[in-house]
Amino acid sequence: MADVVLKNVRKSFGRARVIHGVDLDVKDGEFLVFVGPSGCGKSTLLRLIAGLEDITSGDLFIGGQRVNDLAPAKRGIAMVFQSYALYPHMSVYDNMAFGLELAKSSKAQIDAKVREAARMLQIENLLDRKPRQLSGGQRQRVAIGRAIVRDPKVFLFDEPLSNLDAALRVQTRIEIAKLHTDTRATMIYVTHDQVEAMTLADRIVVLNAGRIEQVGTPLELYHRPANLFVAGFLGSPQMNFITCVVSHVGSDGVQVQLPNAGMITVPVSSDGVRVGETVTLGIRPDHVKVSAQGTLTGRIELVEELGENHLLYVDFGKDRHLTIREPGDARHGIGQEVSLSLAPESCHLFKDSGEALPLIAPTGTPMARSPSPATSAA
Ligand SMILES: Nc1ncnc2c1ncn2[C@@H]1O[C@H](COP(=O)(O)OP(=O)(O)OP(=O)(O)O)[C@@H](O)[C@H]1O
Repeated sequence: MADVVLKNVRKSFGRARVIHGVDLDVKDGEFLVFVGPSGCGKSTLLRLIAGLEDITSGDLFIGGQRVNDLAPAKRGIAMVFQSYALYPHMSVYDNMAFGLELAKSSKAQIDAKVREAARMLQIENLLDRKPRQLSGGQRQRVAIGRAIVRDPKVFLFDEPLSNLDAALRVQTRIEIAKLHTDTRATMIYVTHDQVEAMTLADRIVVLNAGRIEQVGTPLELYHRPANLFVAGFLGSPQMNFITCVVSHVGSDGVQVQLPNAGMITVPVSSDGVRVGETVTLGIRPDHVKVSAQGTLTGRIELVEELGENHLLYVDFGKDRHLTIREPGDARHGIGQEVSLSLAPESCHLFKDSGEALPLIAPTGTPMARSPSPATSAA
């Protein structure tokens, strides 16, 4: 087990700069997940840690040792890929044993480790099969088993569930969570899938164009996004954004004038905010309610019935839209005029720069939206 520390890590491919000075402190035993839009550098960062790409500048430490110049095999890491990367001509047993044979472990040691990993992953009955005789989920378990037998200090996962169907994804996700609980190994995991990120991570790192936007626990990022990017990236359906103008600032928060509608006072710090300034109000679809006396009126354009809940798409004039999530037993139809209330304590305000205004804690002191800079502990 080991911590992983990145200090001002940069990566360029030729003249293209891809990672722009990342500082990150992954704690021993932590499950850290990288998320971000396609091309933001998630896999590159993982491959830099694995040693599959050279670091252009900066320092990488694993378990306190600077490993910039250490070969991948010597870093004490094991990587699990989306494509499984199994040897097709070898049995499951041999695939799992291969790394240990290269490391010249004894036959007895190899056998014990392979059987223990197979037991953990419930693939003991598949040890004699070839990869082509396995389902996708079984192949991925073999790939994970191959990583386990090496007893790595750090597991690296690059979208390991992407090739699996929905049911298998859930099942394998649960197995990875169990593996983390059982081994308490440090794990760094790249995914596109928000549910995987939210359910597996101790902390999530949101990346954008080769930079860290925010690091925090899943709930911290969801409830207290540091900026517009993180607010818009996490959560499905996406957070609603409404451009509005500051009409008053006070100790109880910042009052804004909603377009074509009433005022709302959001309990955030008014430091550095001026009356007349344009800001963006953000509110998640779960926090907008159809009510008799709302702040905003609009017309339902579309209803999507999802069973347990449904989504209303509301037009509130000049091509402005809000998404609302309602319980599945609520009855609203297309074309209906509705009045909407926005819970002020669930609203976020973002300055022109995109930065979130800090919430005011009940005592009246501002609470940072971003709980931790990239390098601090959660
Ligand atoms: N070997 C390479 N040579 C040149 N550019 C590369 C190379 N590998 C990655 N890149 C570029 O680096 C950037 C980051 O790529 P990376 O694969 O890390 O992104 P990602 O966030 O993992 O994307 P995705 O979610 O689509 O897998 C992209 O612009 C990509 O084109």
